[in-house]
Parts: sequence; C-alpha cells; structure tokens
Amino acid sequence: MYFSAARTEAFVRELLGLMFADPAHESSLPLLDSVDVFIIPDHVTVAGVVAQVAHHHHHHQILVGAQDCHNEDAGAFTGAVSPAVLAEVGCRLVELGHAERRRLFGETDASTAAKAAAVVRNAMVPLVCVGEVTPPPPTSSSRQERDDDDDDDDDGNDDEPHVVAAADEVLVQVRSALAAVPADADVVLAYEPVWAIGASAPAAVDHVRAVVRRVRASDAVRARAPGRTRIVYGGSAGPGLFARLAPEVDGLFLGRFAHDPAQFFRTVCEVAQAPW
Ligand SMILES: O=C(CO)COP(=O)(O)O
Repeated sequence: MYFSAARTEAFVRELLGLMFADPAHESSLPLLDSVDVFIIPDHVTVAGVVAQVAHHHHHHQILVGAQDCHNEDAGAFTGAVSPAVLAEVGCRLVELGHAERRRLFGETDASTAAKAAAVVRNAMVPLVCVGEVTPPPPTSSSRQERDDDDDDDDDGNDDEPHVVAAADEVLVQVRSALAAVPADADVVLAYEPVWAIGASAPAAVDHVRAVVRRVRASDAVRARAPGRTRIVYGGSAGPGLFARLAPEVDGLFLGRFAHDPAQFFRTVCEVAQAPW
C-alpha cells in the first residue's frame, strides 16, 4: 500500500523500459535468461500489471504476483481474493504469511499453509514469508549490516545461540508451509527477519547466511525435489547486498528500495551477473 494505481502503472512502465532497453545497448535479454524477476502489486492492480508485462516478448521471465489470497477457490468469503481468479487473470506467484499479515491480520502458520496449498493447486508459486520476530542481542555482530566479513565456518556448529534460535523459529514456519505442498512444487521461501523489515539496513550478512544455511540443511527442505525450493532474503534489501549473501541465498525480495525502478533494475542486474 505504498503506491497509488497510477504510480504502480508508471513504475512498471519505467521498469520494463529499463529491462527491455534498446538491445544495441545493454541488452537485458541475456540478463533475463539467468534470473526470475517478480513484481507483487496490490490486488487491484494485478491484472493491469499482467497486461503491461504481457506486451513484452520475454514476459515469461517476469512473474506478476499477489500479496495474499484466500485458501478457498470460491464461495461465501466476502471481501477475500480467490486464488483461482488470481491464476485466471495471469498471476503466477502469491506472497503468503508476510510479517504484516501475521501481525495485523491474524495470519498463522496454519492459515499460511492452507493458502500455500491453494496457490499450488491453482498452478501458481507460493512465496512464503518466514522470519524470526526477536532481533539478536545489541552486542551481537548479527544485529546490523556492516562491513565485517568474518570468515564463516560453514558447518553451522559454531553458530551463535541467537542464530540457532532464529533458525529454529523460522523452521517451524517453513515446516508448516512445506508440509502443505507437494515435494515437487516450486516454492520460494522469503527469509525476512521481522526486525529487519522497514529498517534502515538489512540484517547482518553473517546472520542471514547462517540462518539460511540451517534452513537449507533442514529435513523439510532436503526432502523436497531438487531445485524446487528457492530461498530469497528480504528486509531493507537493495543494491549492493546480493553478492555478499550468495551463494547461500538465491535472490532478494525488495520493498522500499525497489520503489525506484532504477534501483530495482540495478539490483536485478547484480543478481543476474553474480557468478553463482
Ligand atoms: O517486507 C518486505 C518485502 O515484503 C521488505 O520491506 P523493506 O524492503 O521495505 O524492508
């Protein structure tokens, strides 16, 4: 709810202009071969954004998503949005269980899981938001993004207690959602530490990498078909972050720092050009 309908339209127009720039210049087509881009506007503008994107030849690599849906396809649920209708109008991804949905609208792991099943049933991809509520202790190096690229011990055995606690909290959410969808369905897990959303800086790189490593190593993720579970990071994400999170993290989920199409496009290029 940051944008008016007019601003959403203008945003998408500008972004497509950047992505499908004159091929003689920085052609974005090879770029789009190596990365999937999603745009998740409000429900009212989903169909309009689908129409804008569909004008472009390579539109298949731009997924238009919705920010929520109901878990039933049809019925007496006044005011709710049907996943079947979202699919019908060309929506390909549905964000579920965002921290704000959980905090302000009473969403739970159970409601998120039921919606994830509904999204897959309608041949769309669930983008399930997960993240711990409590920030690391103030003295912790995990608390804030800064330039201390400590060497990582990759086995996870040396993870600090708050990393282990964060991953355990996240894994409850992950297990619930993954139990509701077939092992071979595409799923995107958006790791968004609640305390890093709407903040001035993302969570510290070491924290994100350690939590994501634990999620990836979990039984719930390892039991899934190979290549079907992508994990992206969100929470004050923007340009300059991805190269420091990869290869643990597959991509980014931007909020405010994507509101400028040029910044968003720059971030997409960084992800596309990363050597992983
Ligand atoms: O919640 C987010 C994406 O849904 C992240 O928002 P910000 O990038 O504005 O912190």
